[in-house]
Amino acid sequence: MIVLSGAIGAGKSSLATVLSEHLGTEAFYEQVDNNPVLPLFYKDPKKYAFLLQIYFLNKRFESIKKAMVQDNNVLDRSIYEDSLFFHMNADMGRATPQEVKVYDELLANMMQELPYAAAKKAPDLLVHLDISYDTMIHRIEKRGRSYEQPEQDPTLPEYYHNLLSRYDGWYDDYDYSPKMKIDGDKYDFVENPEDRQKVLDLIDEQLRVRGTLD
Ligand SMILES: Nc1ncnc2c1ncn2[C@@H]1O[C@H](COP(=O)(O)OP(=O)(O)O)[C@@H](O)[C@H]1O
Ligand SMILES: Nc1nc2c(ncn2[C@H]2C[C@H](O)[C@@H](COP(=O)(O)O)O2)c(=O)[nH]1
Repeated sequence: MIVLSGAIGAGKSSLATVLSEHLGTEAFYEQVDNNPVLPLFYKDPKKYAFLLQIYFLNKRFESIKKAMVQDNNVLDRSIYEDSLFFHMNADMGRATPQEVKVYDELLANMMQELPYAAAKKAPDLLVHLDISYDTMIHRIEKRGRSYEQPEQDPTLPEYYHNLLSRYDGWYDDYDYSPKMKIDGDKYDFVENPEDRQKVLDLIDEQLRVRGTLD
């Protein structure tokens, strides 16, 4: 299983499609457009942060169980990032210490129950898409989900800055599996075929080293 990571708008869903088509495997996408809690969270984060987190945790777990049946299936966000989001929101006063404790224990408990935990314990490879703040905002605007737009809410730029700065430490500390970083500012794997091929070559190289690609 290949797991993608990166901030909002980094290109995870786009790369999941490109990579799974290239490998002939299946992509598993985060529940976003059909997520009933996400718009509520952006409207009232304090009220909905915990509910949203439980919603994502449940859906993510479901995706992991489906994805793990075949080598090189692609997940468009790792379960490990959910905790980054929630702890940041908690530090912003949007979740209580009791909610954080319940979430952390539930996550740990669920991770122990993953069937692959017995054999592999983690993804085969984490591919992290690294982007700057300017790229993040540009992509969020390009995609156009209304509740994510900075002009909808003056606190969003700070939220996005905080998120990006936490991602640096998160990637450095990540040690559940082999990992690699792709420069998401540099490579336009959506519109530019040459960039797409370069990114696919970089990932193939890592998969060959790890023995999950011939
Ligand atoms: N490397 C890239 N170069 C140019 N545009 C991109 C790139 N990655 C994503 N995009 C565009 O940015 C927007 C957000 O991409 P998406 O894949 O939905 O990000 P994520 O799943 O990480 O939130 C989309 O409009 C997509 O077409
Ligand atoms: N509070 C949280 N928000 C989350 C989490 N996972 C995703 N999200 C939000 C961020 C975006 O608005 C949207 C989809 O993310 P993409 O990066 O795929 O665009 O959902 C989370 O765990 N907590």
